[in-house]
Amino acid sequence: MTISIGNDHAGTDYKFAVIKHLEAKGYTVTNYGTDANDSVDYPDFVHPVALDVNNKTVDYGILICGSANGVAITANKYQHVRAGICWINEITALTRQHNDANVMCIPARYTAIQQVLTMVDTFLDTKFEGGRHQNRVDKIPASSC
Ligand SMILES: O=C(CO)[C@H](O)[C@H](O)[C@H](O)COP(=O)(O)O
Repeated sequence: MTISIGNDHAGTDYKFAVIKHLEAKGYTVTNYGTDANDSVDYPDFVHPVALDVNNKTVDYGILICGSANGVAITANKYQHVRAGICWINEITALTRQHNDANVMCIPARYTAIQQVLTMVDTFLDTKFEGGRHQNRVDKIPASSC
């Protein structure tokens, strides 16, 4: 399974912990940065991840910033991206079970790192339930507005 990951300065430390966790489990991770703690603009690090997911170059994306709002708003601009904000494990499971999310957005300033690693495992290990949820997911793409 292949994953692209990106973050702004609020998510750098967590990003490295997530990469270490994933690579230890055998995942292939593409890191688009930022790798520093200097203030940056989150869209610059969301777009390459969202493009990979949108184009099915990777299986999933992981985006980390302070609140997760900015990275989620940006990633969801891509037609084939379904980015969900994951702040507790149960919500993380539901983003996969009900929404078939292909990008998880992590609020680094409002979560603990062990909680984040648990959520990452949950996100990648949980399957989409389909059925009634597929009907709803199929209706997400906006008309050409
Ligand atoms: O969602 C965000 C941006 O809309 C993130 O929380 C950013 O990490 C946050 O806005 C960064 O704030 P800062 O005061 O510039 O560190």
